[in-house]
Amino acid sequence: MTVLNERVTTNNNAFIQDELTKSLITRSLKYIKAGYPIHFTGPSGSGKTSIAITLANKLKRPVMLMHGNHELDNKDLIGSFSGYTSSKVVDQYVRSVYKKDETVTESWKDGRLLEAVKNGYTLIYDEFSRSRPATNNIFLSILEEGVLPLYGLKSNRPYVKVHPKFKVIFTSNPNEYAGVYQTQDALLDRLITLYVGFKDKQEEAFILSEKTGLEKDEATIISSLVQNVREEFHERTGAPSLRTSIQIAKIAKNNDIAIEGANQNFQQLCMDLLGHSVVQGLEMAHADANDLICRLCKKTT
Ligand SMILES: Nc1ncnc2c1ncn2[C@@H]1O[C@H](COP(=O)(O)OP(=O)(O)OP(=O)(O)O)[C@@H](O)[C@H]1O
Repeated sequence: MTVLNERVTTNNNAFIQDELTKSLITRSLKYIKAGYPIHFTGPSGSGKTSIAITLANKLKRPVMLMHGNHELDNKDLIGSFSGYTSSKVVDQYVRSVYKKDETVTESWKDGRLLEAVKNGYTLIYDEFSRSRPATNNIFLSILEEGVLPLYGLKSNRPYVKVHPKFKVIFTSNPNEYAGVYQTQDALLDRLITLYVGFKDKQEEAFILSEKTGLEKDEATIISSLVQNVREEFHERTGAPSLRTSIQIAKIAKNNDIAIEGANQNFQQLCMDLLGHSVVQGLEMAHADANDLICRLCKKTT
């Protein structure tokens, strides 16, 4: 049986570490300290970002969070000119002599990546495969040559050297998820990729009860139900995540909904929260999805 025995706090959100998560974080810490970037991949809501934040905090350096999206470009990463600043000095110390000195300079704003690279921050690049592969190419020079090329910066220096304390943690959903670009092999080859899957029933129940204050047996009803729904998905994507389990637990708790498979209010809550992913993922009509959820609720006691 899995022993769950450590709990830390991240931004007021309890992050509960079961044995598997603890071991994953310990191993990742070794790899990242040895100089290798870490990449957590797995289904949506499996806890990749939470693990990345916990790992980053362990490095005890300022942490910068950046989210991948298809519009991200070099201007966001490296920086860009954001306008002009001008200064004017008018000297009329002697009445008959008038001197005017005016300087106009372009102002430059560092991008997030440049800031992290220069100052040795820990960068979490969340869902990086939602950015275009061409944008992510810049990481090849950072990870291989230890330099960040300064495209577009009107400076004599064509690059900045990567600070020795700079570390990067990537997270991504697998390729079959919508809105995700296939990552170039050259980049994947430079990362240590670790899989983060869904928790088992007991681990998930433990997280639910720690996070929401539900009794253990109530939390187990929710985690078993969500687990049963997940099993219906087999290899398909879009199965309900820990995030959904937490939503069900919080709403039931806040509204005093009895967590019992036979309770109609609980069944309705589960239909509302799980219905959409069942309709989408299993390509079912709404009524059939609701029937399935209701049946699984009754089965879960
Ligand atoms: N070990 C844990 N203990 C407590 N809460 C957790 C844990 N892991 C994940 N969570 C919670 O589950 C939810 C989903 O986690 P998270 O955002 O880290 O997943 P993700 O895999 O990064 O999701 P996505 O792919 O959608 O970005 C969050 O509300 C998070 O606080």
